Parts: sequence; C-alpha cells; structure tokens
Amino acid sequence: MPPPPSATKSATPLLDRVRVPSDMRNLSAEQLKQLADELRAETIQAVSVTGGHLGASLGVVELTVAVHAVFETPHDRLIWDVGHQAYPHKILTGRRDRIRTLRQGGGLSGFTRRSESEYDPFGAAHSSTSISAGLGMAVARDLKGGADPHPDRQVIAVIGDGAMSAGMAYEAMNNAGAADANLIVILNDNDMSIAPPVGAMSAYLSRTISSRPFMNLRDLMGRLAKRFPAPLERAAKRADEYARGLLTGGTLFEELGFYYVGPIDGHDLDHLLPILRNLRDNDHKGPVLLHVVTKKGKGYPPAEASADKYHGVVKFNVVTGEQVKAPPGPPSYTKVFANALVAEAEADERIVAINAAMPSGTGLDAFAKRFPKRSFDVGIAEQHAVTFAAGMATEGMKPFCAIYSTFLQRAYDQVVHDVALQHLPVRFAMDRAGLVGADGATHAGSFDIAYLGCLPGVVLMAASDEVELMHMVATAAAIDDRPSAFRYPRGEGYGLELPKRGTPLEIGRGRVLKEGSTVAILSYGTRLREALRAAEELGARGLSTTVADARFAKPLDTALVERLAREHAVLVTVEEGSVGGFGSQVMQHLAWRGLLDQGLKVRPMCLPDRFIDHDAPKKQYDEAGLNAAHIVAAAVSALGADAKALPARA
Ligand SMILES: Cc1ncc(C[n+]2csc(CCOP(=O)(O)OP(=O)(O)O)c2C)c(N)n1
Ligand SMILES: CC(=O)[C@@H](O)[C@H](O)COP(=O)(O)O
Ligand SMILES: [Mg+2]
Repeated sequence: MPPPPSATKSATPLLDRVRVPSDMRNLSAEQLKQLADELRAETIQAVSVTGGHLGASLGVVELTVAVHAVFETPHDRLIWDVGHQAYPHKILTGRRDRIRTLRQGGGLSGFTRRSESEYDPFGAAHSSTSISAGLGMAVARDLKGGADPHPDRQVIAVIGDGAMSAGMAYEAMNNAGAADANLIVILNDNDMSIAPPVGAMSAYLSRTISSRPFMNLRDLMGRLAKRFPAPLERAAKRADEYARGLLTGGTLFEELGFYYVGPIDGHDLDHLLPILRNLRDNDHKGPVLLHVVTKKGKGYPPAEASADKYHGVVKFNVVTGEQVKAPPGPPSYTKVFANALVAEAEADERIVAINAAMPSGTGLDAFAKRFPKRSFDVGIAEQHAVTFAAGMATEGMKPFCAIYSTFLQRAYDQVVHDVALQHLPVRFAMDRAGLVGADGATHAGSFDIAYLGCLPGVVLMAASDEVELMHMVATAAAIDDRPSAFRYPRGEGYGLELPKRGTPLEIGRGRVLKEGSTVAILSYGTRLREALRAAEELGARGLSTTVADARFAKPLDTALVERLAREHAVLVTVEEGSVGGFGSQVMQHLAWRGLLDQGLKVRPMCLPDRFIDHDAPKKQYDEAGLNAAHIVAAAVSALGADAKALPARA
C-alpha cells in the first residue's frame, strides 16, 4: 500500500503543531490539505490499535479540518450526529495524546461527550439528534443576546445521510425552517448508513446529486452572493464572474425553509474553505443546509473496497487492512437468533422481520437472504418500525421487530400506545441487552426490563443461554394474542449444542437448575452462569443454595417465586438490567403476598443506579457488582452472623 500522502509532502509534520483548532487557523489552504492528510494517517494508525468506527471518521477528515479552521470552535458549536465519525475531531481538539485509549476502560469515549471536552457541545451515539440540539443552542444564543459571551456564535450540526432518515431529523428541520435562528446544518452524504442506505430520502439525495453536478466554486460564490448580497460582494468578485444563473431551488430542504447549498465535494478543501467562510461571514437569517458529498472510508483502500467501508472494525494491520479477528468461537446470540427465526419462518409464512438500519447487527441480513420479501429494513426509524410492525400484526402477520434494547428506547410510546394498549402480537427481539463493552453507556441495554415490565399484558423473556434463546424465539412465534419480547446479550454463546428449532416454553414458567435449602438465587438472563458459580462457592461454605432461571419477568412464575421465598432464608435475584426491573417485579409480588413480612432476606441484584462507562464487558459487570463474587457477598451479608459460623472455603 502506498505510504500515506503526508509522507510525500513537506518534511515538517503539521499535525504535531496542532494541539487545538486555534493552532491551525493561520495555516494556508495548502497546509490545511497537508494537515488533512496527516490527520487521516493518524486516524488510521490509531484505530488500527483500538478498533472502532473507522469508515465514518475517514469520510469527514477534510470536513473536520475545514470546520475547525473556519469556525471559532469551541465558542462556535460543532455537533456531530451519532458522533462515531468524531475521531479526527478528537485528534484536533486536544485529545490526540489519548486517541489510542479510544473505547477502552478509562479512555476516550467512542462518541462525542460533553464531559470529555469543551469541543463536544453535545453528547451523541444515538442518531439524528444534532439538528434538534443545534437549534436549541441557536435559540438560546439569540435569547441570551448580549448576555452570551459569544452572542454571534455559530452553531453547526453535521448529520449523515443515514441519520437523515430518522423522524427526529424532520421534526427538527420542520421547527428550524420556521424559526429565524441562524443554524448551519451540514449534510454529510456518503450514500452509506451501516449498510447501504434505504428509503425514499436516500433515493432523493442520490437524485439531487446526480441532477446537480458538484457546483463549481464560481457558481457557488455567485449564488451565495446573490442570496446574501452585502458582505459577500468582495468574495464573489474573486470568483471573476457571477454564477451563470441561480441554481433553481426546489430542494426538499428549501421547501422546509432551509437555504440549500450544494452539493459540493466534501473532500475538496478548495471548495469547503471558501464556502464555509461565506456561511460564517454573512448575516444570513435562518437555517442553511450545506450538502457535502463524501466517501465513507476515504483514503484507506481496504476501507474503500469493503462493503461496509470499515464502519466498525477491530484492530487491524495498517498495511494490509486485515482485521485481527479472534479465533472463531461459538455462534453469537445474534446468529442464533437469526437462524432460529429463519427456522420459524420456514414453518410459518406469516412471520416477517423488521429492523431499523441494522440488518447485520441484528442478524436479519441472513433472514433477508432467505426471505427477501418478508424482511424490512426501514432505515434509522425505530418509531416507524414498531408501528409498522403493529400495522402488519393487525392484518394477521407475525412481525418480529429486531431492535437493540438501547435503540428500542426511541420507540417507547409506539410500544406502549400502538402495540401494548391494543394487545397486538408484535414480537420484539432485543439484542445487546445488558452491558455492551466498548460502545459504553449510550449503547447499554440497561432499561428494557424496567420500561417493558410496567406494561400490562406483555410477555417478557430473557435468554440465559443460546438454547434458551431458540426456545424463546419459538415461544414468541407462538404467542399471537399479545406482545412479547425477549432479550439477549451482545457476543458469543457458550457453544452449546443447538436444536434445529426451538420448542415453545410454557408461558410464565421458570426452571430450577439446582436444589438447595438456605440461599435461593433467582436469575433472569445470562447472569445464570455467575449464579451457578456463586452457588458452588456458597455450597463450599456450607450454605446450601438453590439456583433457578426465571425465564419470564412477565408473567412472573409466582408459584416458583413463592416457593423459593418460603423454603429459603435468603432470596437473591440477579439481572442485567436497571433498578425497577425483574427484582422489583419479584419483590412487589412477595410484598403483596405477605412473604416479606416473615423474615425472608431479599437481595435484588441489578445494575447500579448510574451509567456504566465503556470497558471490557467482564470489567463492566465487575464495576456493576453482578459477578459471582458479588452474589456470594450479597448472600453472605444477608445471612449475617449465621453465615460467619461457617468456614469459608480454603
Ligand atoms: C437511533 C439509532 N439507531 C441506530 C443506530 C446505529 N447506527 C450507528 S451509525 C448508523 C448509520 C449512520 O449513517 P450516517 O448517518 O449516514 O453516518 P455514516 O456512518 O455514513 O457517516 C447507525 C444505523 C444509532 N446510532 N442510533
Ligand atoms: C455507531 C453505532 O451506533 C453502531 O455502529 C453500534 O456501535 C453498533 O453496535 P454493535 O457493534 O454492537 O453492533
Ligand atoms: Mg452515511
């Protein structure tokens, strides 16, 4: 692979001279081009040792340089939508020395984060929030007026074409277009989401780009000059003649009240710099949308050549681009889910599958290969996905809505109002339940037990291993009179032998794996292995321990829960979910049955009432206090003196 371009440019590396953006604002256009080359090389080198979202970051190297060179960040606010493309931004904003700690415990977040830097005015990771946040900042600026230390601060929101497929982006544009707050939205159009984009907006953007070749600088300056006459006269003269005529307007964005500029080449600093300066210097009233066309993975041939443009990579060899994959382990829960759903769909043509721009992440790309007409990727549109599924259910279809637990949060009212209230048999496959590792707090599937557990009539399941997951897929397929949901974690299963097809479970029935008499551990989900380990340890201390797998949070196996409560001194519940989840369901039931009035000691073990930052999952669960040792400690402390009499295991 040829050496990065920077190696062929001037000997003085510029990136070493740029700690923060103010260090680059006196560089010439040529120097900024060199800086961009060096920044791209640094991003590639860094991500090769950390892994992460390389493709999106490479696509915005020039844009990042241009925006920080032209605007007075951090006083001018720069918001990155999703924030997965912000690695170059982090390198240029005082975090180059920590960029190789990206997504690791104690290290930089993989997304923008207010607590991490003053150059991150808004945290992100869930998509399509940037225009709303930007408008909020712009309106606040105007309301504060002179009281704002920087009353003329600019607000720039960079949003991708994929993120532009989410409803929230339109809600924000609808509001912005009617407001007169100055706001610059940069649409970073690389014709990619995680997968190739879907939907009419994507088709529209492609048409816009193909029908309007990149505007040349002269046209652009002339158009801007005509639109914002006074201060731009001088600049426009530099373009030696006015545009040959205004570009006809009529883009969707202009219909929404935005001034549309573009499309322009988002890798060409000779265009980006003057246009951004124009947008900075003119006193336009109202929102502007600058449409830039970029390439995801730009400048790194292995990324450019890959289907997903290296959207999310593990460590890789910079020269070859070969990713350092762990030796193949057991099938992931995602793969098991997908195969289980295919098996169910083979037997029932009413089963359909819906995802929200996450075909590979949910495993539904495999389902789509087998059943292309029964698989629907609706774009980054979780709210629509849920109600779309509800509509299908009213007509007798059996929709499986596969949305990560964290992303389902975005569609909560649709789950409540459109699905649960109408008792519609939508099935929710909630992948990435629990803590997810490198993506950190924004992506943790922490709340679904709590936010679904309070809904009447919903069947809630948690798989304790991959065989259980297959049974829960079959169970959900068979539940056709109410909503059902099953959760499972990110990562590999245990390598258990899998049946060809799952067997429907008896609804509301848990299972006992180990009978004891002093301590009962009731697990919900994949903490079950830790519960079994804890039981071993407790047994070695003479504390006979029962271990049960609840399987269902709703309907709760009340007979099992009451038996455990009556027959043991201590009842420990454990789940990979927040306060207000499974343990609350159990305690609420026991309380009402009067079983908390007779001395039973209950220890509901769940995620702590705080967000858990990115780290390796095992370490995250250590921090959360949900590993075997913590379960042992909880049981022993509950027993108090009784336990102390027993010898700890040698
Ligand atoms: C609400 C939400 N749903 C799904 C995702 C998962 N996700 C992360 S990046 C991405 C694609 C974003 O595409 P685009 O905005 O075009 O950015 P690009 O990666 O092309 O730079 C998706 C679907 C998310 N972050 N947030
Ligand atoms: C940036 C984003 O939200 C997605 O790319 C997410 O990081 C995918 O998570 P998984 O890697 O668990 O599929
Ligand atoms: Mg994109």
